[in-house]
Amino acid sequence: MNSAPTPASTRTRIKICGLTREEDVDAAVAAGVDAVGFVMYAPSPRHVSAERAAELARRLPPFVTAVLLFVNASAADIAAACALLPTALLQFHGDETPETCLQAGRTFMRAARIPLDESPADGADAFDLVKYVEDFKAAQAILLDAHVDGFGGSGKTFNWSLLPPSVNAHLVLSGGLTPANVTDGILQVRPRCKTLAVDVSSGVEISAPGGSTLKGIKSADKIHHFVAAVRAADDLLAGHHVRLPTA
Ligand SMILES: O=C(O)c1ccccc1NCC(=O)[C@H](O)[C@H](O)COP(=O)(O)O
Repeated sequence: MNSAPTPASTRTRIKICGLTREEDVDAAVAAGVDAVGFVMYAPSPRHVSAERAAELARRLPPFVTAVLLFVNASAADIAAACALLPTALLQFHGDETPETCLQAGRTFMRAARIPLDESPADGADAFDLVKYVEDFKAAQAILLDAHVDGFGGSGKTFNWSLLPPSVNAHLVLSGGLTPANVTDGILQVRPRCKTLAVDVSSGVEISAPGGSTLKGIKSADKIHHFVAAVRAADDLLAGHHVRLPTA
């Protein structure tokens, strides 16, 4: 048993992404997450229209943030979605430049897609996160995701140990997180940044044959276990003895 609850100041904030159903929004809210993400990228199997995102976002209580996720969207599409969700946080997950992100005129997160390879086979320079953070200094946070085909939502992790020892930014750890690995991810990455949040999509979806998941269909049970694993990391970082939750 923990000796005391984790002080809110050290609580790792949680975003669940790729929501498409009312029951999953309700389950995320009930589990105590801080943000829910709606994928505005049409090729994604988790895509919802801006109108649908607005409809789902109306279920959110105060202080739970809606996030609109874009991949190389037009300024017109971004503006139309922002008109329907005027308080949403924007997440740019494609090849957007700092200027493009700023043109939206809204608070935004910028995804950094971290190569999976420990040493890129083609001799390309390793990803320079410190420079990326500087380039996107106007971003509220940098979301660290695995660099895969299709931009994101892959369920793949990158090598957390290869991150720089100190990053002067609010980070969001993402990419292949699950109830089984998120505690370790927080313990490894939290000491390297100003604050850390976590983001998950595949890892809380209903399992499908062949090790895949039902894209956009979340498991309330997995959401609950994910949140419990995040809290376990918070308690460990706060120096409390915890019994790690079983996955
Ligand atoms: O979720 C998608 O389908 C998606 C498609 C294209 C670009 C980004 C996408 N998701 C971005 C997210 O923020 C995901 O939560 C993140 O990539 C982590 O996904 P997962 O590895 O499945 O947890």
